[in-house]
Amino acid sequence: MQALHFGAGNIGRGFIGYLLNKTGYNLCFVDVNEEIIKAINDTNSYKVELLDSDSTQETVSPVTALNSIKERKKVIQAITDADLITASVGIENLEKIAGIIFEGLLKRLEKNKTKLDLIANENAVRASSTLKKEIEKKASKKEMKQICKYVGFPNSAIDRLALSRESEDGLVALVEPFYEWVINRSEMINLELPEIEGVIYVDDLDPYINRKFYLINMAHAATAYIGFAAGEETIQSTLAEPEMEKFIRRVLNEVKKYIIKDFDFSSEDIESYIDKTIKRFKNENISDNVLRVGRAPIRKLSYEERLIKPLRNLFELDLAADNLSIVIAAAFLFKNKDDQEAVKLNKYIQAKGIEKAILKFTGIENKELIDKITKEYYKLKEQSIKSVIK
Ligand SMILES: NC(=O)c1ccc[n+]([C@@H]2O[C@H](COP(=O)([O-])OP(=O)(O)OC[C@H]3O[C@@H](n4cnc5c(N)ncnc54)[C@H](O)[C@@H]3O)[C@@H](O)[C@H]2O)c1
Ligand SMILES: O=P(O)(O)OC[C@@H](O)[C@@H](O)[C@H](O)[C@H](O)CO
Repeated sequence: MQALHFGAGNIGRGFIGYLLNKTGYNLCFVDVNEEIIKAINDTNSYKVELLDSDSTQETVSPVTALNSIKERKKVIQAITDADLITASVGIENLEKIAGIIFEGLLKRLEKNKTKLDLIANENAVRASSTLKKEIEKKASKKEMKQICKYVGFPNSAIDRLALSRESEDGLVALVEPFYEWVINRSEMINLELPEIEGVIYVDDLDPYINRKFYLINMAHAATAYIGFAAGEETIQSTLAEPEMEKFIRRVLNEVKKYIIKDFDFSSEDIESYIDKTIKRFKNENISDNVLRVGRAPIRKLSYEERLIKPLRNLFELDLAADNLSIVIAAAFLFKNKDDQEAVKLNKYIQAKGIEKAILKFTGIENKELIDKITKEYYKLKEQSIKSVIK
């Protein structure tokens, strides 16, 4: 069995590639980072280290890697031969891989009319559907009809803290012991392959992806932005401060209300999910920088994303979101000169002011909500974070 995975980054190597290899796939990565590609091809393997007290290491082998720019023809050939295609390149990069995948699928349909699933594993709701839409933009109606006959785009939810570390053995993928990869079986087109080891197959993905994205990723971003405002370097050092942990729990307790209402979870289930989440974030074997977790603030502040959708939903339900509003204000104060989105956001605020920035980047038009975030933004600028969150 051949699997082709786009994105040999932290999640690609530490989570998706790791489980595909365990399931027995011959795995080929596609990336644009020549350093990672070379490191994989030099040994046809890579290392994964568990973020537990023993730092258990495993070698994933055999694996190969292709460069989608320099080895376009080989990637297209690999698409024609693959039994399964997965991706984790970042939601913003799906449009960039859609062209080569489209070309590969057309070639495949000329001679290989076997069914194929294509799963985009990103932090987003319905990422595989997004990839499908990107492919659709490039295809004629006839081509897309043909693609849909043979290619499925099942959506998924992925959860595992994954980082990397340089070592004398090359780039080691660092992963926490916990993981959850949920795939919507009802959207799959090829049910003949063996189940992927460790994957939970469901017929309704909505509860899983909403709980993961709007609780875990929301709280993670909240910790990063509040931690950054407090001058903390990592998620772990932020949550080591009892006031910070209490605040993040208050934010989670606001957001959980609509998750329980919309997705029929019991409040006990969600409470233990929250406890487990905070415990995972505080894992003392991890040092996760607030700059990584807060990365791409423009994406994270957009209309359907982890911070803004919960705020809109709570507002519609007439439920309090005072703590979440502080988090959103803090996101507008996030700075990192190496993060293009943080730089762009800051430049915009300087040129046009915070109110226009809220309108532009969050898509929120409600004056009451804009005023609330604006008020918290000025408070954060004038007072210490600890006095704002107390
Ligand atoms: N790291 C985590 O803890 C974690 C956990 C769950 C979900 N995710 C999600 O998984 C996805 C990947 O995250 P990550 O942390 O692995 O990021 P990463 O930056 O470590 O990896 C992304 C990889 O994709 C590659 N890439 C980018 N554009 C590409 C293109 N056009 N063609 C081929 N390859 C391309 C990059 O070179 C990089 O190697 C994101 O959507 C992220 O939100 C991450
Ligand atoms: O990858 P992002 O930028 O969407 O979000 C940053 C982190 O919250 C994220 O990578 C988590 O580590 C991950 O989603 C945990 O499963």
